Amino acid sequence: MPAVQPAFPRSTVLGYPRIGPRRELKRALESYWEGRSSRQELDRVGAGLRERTWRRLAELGLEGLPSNTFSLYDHVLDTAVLLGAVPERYRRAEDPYFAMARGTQGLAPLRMTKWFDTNYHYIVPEVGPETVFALDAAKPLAEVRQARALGFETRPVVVGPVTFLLLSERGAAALDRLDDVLDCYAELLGVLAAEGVAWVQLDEPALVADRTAGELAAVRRAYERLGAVAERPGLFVAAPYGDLGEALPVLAATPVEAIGLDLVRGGLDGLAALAGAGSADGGPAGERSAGEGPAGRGPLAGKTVVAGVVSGREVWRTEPGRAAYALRVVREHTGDVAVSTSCSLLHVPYDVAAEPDLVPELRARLAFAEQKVAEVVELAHAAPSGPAVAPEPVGAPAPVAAGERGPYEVRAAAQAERLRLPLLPTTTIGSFPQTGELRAARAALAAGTLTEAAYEDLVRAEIERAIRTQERLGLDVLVHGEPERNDMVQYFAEHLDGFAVTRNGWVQSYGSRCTRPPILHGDVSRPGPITVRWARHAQSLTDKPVKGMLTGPVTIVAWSFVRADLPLRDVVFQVADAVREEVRDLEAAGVPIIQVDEPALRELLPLRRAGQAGYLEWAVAAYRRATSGAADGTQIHTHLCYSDADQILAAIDGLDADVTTIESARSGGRILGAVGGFGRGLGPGVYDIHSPRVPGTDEIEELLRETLKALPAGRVWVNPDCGLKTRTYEQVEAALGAMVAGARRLRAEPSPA
Ligand SMILES: CN1c2c(nc(N)[nH]c2=O)NC[C@@H]1CNc1ccc(C(=O)N[C@@H](CCC(=O)N[C@@H](CCC(=O)N[C@@H](CCC(=O)O)C(=O)O)C(=O)O)C(=O)O)cc1
Ligand SMILES: N[C@@H](CCS)C(=O)O
Ligand SMILES: [Zn+2]
Repeated sequence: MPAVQPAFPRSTVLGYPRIGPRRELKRALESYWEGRSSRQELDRVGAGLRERTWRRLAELGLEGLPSNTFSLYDHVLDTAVLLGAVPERYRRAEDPYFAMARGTQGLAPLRMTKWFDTNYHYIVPEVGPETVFALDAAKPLAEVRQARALGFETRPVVVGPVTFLLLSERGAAALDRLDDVLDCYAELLGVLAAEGVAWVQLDEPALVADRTAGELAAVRRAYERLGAVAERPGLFVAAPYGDLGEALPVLAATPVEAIGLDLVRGGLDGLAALAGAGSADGGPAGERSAGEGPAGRGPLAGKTVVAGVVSGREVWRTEPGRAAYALRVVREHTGDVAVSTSCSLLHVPYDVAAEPDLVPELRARLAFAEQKVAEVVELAHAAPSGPAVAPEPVGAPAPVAAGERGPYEVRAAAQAERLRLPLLPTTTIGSFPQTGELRAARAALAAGTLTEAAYEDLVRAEIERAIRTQERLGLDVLVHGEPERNDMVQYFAEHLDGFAVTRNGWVQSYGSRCTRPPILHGDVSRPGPITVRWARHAQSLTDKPVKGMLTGPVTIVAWSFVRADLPLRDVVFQVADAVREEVRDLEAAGVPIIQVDEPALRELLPLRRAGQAGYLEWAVAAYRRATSGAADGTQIHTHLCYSDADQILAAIDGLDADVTTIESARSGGRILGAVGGFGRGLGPGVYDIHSPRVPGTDEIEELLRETLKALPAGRVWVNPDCGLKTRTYEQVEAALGAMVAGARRLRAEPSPA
């Protein structure tokens, strides 16, 4: 520590979007991966994006500029590289970083999964007893130096040691490597101090979930140890995405100089209790007037609370009364307060000004990243005040599930009679490659240079291509390929009342992949059928059954920015009713199988156990409301894609879908250990679609054998982990060819398994 630690800046953000306002990074990455441009060109684009960000943040008046929030793929993967946690098998790859992220033809990538309760995906580090940690600080140092050359002093942001280990493959068991990892962090602090860095931000979002006493002890040990480093920057530990709860007093008792609280998701009670506990000699904290905090006393003495009062998750303008109230309470309880966002702004688009098509009334209510920075700056300069907080919306009781469907056995018999499928039926998850031609055509349609009729001809031709490909490959249940959809959520939002969509509101989902989350701002209803004509067209091309393909209500809401004046549950039920109408129309059009995807069911699960059962109850009820109007002979499929499905398997079973297809291959088949009691048809994915790597038949056969050890053959479906939209036709044909061949080998055996 320097003799006098510079004060924490009055205003900051925990992180910023990095894909570029016009997805410049996406294009540079994909061009590099396809061999169309050099690594130098990619680095030049990255440097330009960082420069633009720092300049813009400074122009907007932000005092504390973060660095190392840029990433070429993922910030957790960057942290693994920082710590030297690169598994041996990737070290010989031409580009180890992208080999870990995306795999190579000979090497599967590291697992990828959801980042807390967001739609961002991180790469899961592998940390074993054999991992040799060794600091490689090149990236944060390069960013600090680049910013300094531009005239900006920055605060490097790094995933903290406890969160890094908890997010790794072995989870809490990896804390057995804490001391070794701390050696690297301690060294990093020394390197940054030598570079003249005043503050470092260590993100510890894992602390907003329930933690065991042992894990909290690890937190204490980590920050005692880092606090004791002789030459170091000020330590700012940020805890986005929820309430620190019992971790707050633990952190507060360590030497860290600043603590970042998410005051949008989290409450103020923990802070008040802590300040009260520390002011036993000075009377209750609430008796002090604003600005006269217990500086110099209690656990928060001498610390800065970085108050995350501007939401990094929503797109609504900050309600000034609510933020001012929170800031007033924080000021009452602590000596020093800075204003910030609740989490990184990674989850929101860049700029409302890039959305000329939005109606003025809606635009006026919105704040994207740039507007949020301006809000932080304004709140930091505003005089302390304390109007009342806006009341929480109060909802009606959740409508109960309409349980019209018969028992599973009755449905299964009716469906077997109608569909006459072979053992181990093969299918896909819905999307086929979204070709460059299709995407370009949609861009041209939006620009007015392609007619609706010409676009629809192209979609019909793509459906035919998908159907013919599946017939040729010998799949049993076909899909139309979803060529008419820009995205499985945005497409439905475009066809439902109550939503608006953006032109440039891109948000990174993983690597180079982005989505434009729709804005759900009013009551949701369905003006008319959405998918029926495409389903009809697809079925007209083949005698094989074609699945109708819908997105479920939880996922539509989870991947949208949602109005804040109604409880989430009520919004989801409105969407469920719209999906239910679409199911009814598909069924009336003779569609024999309808898939209603819920890949975001796990994502919305509250991070703390206390809220989980209540959430799952209404989320499952919403799904059943959407699907339970289907007749027994209509086969309902659902699809989920995340690696920790085993944690909510009972709820997935509760969806009561006849068939569930689920990610399994990328997560090392770990779902298989938990599915024994699963009551209906199940298709654990047999290959990872996120990687360009094509699996071989032997590999698929092996995975199927594993599946058949866990489930009776009569209930097993054969499918990839997820949809194929990010792949090329060449990759898809090879991979599905291997998949069908693998299934046929087992079918040919007298008794599979
Ligand atoms: C299944 N997943 C999804 C998630 N979230 C969603 N909202 N949707 C999902 O499907 N979360 C979990 C997983 C994994 N996530 C993703 C997320 C995103 C993609 C993906 O492939 N995204 C595309 C988006 C491109 C797009 O929508 N383009 C539009 C607009 C037209 C356009 O811009 N066209 C071209 C350029 C024009 C030209 O002349 O070439 C372009 O796309 O760049 C469209 O198609 O209409 C992406 O490329 O990032 C996959 C999995
Ligand atoms: N039906 C969708 C599900 C993705 S989670 C698809 O195949 O892309
Ligand atoms: Zn999926």
